[in-house]
Amino acid sequence: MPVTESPLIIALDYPSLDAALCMADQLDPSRCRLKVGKELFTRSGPAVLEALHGRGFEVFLDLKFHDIPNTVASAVEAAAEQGVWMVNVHASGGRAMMEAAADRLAQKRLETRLIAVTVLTSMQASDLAEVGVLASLDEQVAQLAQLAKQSGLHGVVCSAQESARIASLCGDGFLKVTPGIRPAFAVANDQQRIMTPQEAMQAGSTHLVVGRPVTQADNPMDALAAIESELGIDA
Ligand SMILES: O=c1ccn([C@@H]2O[C@H](COP(=O)(O)O)[C@@H](O)[C@H]2O)c(=O)[nH]1
Repeated sequence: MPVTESPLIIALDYPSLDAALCMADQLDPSRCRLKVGKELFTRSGPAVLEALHGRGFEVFLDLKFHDIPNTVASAVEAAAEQGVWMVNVHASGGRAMMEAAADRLAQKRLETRLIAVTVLTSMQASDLAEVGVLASLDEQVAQLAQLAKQSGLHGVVCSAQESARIASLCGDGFLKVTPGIRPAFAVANDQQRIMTPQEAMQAGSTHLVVGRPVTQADNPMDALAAIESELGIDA
């Protein structure tokens, strides 16, 4: 049985373990999952995973691995052995890299969900062109999502603006984990491809990643409750 049915994943983008736990202690594992990213993990290491698991949370370890196949497979295995619920790689690392990671989890009978980042939600079409990608942004996301599915992954990180297309190409059961979620009360910050929580769910997102609209709100618990209310979730 999952710890929570909520689609919400709160991004704990904090510079210290203490600051992250201060937020986690206001949250409830029956209401959301938590995401640990590069800043927090680089500062606090596996101790943060232990601390969050000890509090009953399911954790998405968002380190976006991108390296040669053996290195990525070993990193994904290491994450899964620490009990994380979800881990990710960059789909642009290619088929061999994604297959190696998926195969390693299967060989070791590790049940961690493995997903791939398509195109970062902070990017727009002009950013893609600048790094030499000639396809349109929508086509690039679709191409990488299909490659991730063919490589045996459970889903992708994409913008909610692409969730409906990915659902039609890869199926409803293929996970669409979408950052760039901005309730009406929040500012966009560095995100380019954004949607409100309700729009994102209607578009077919399976999970919504929310960071600053909650963690930097004057009252984070009120902000979380407002998002739950928008989604019709009883707190
Ligand atoms: O394409 C991506 C992939 C990952 N992220 C991460 O999600 C959160 C979003 O935080 P906000 O404060 O709600 O913008 C953050 O940890 C990113 O590293 C993403 O935004 N886009």
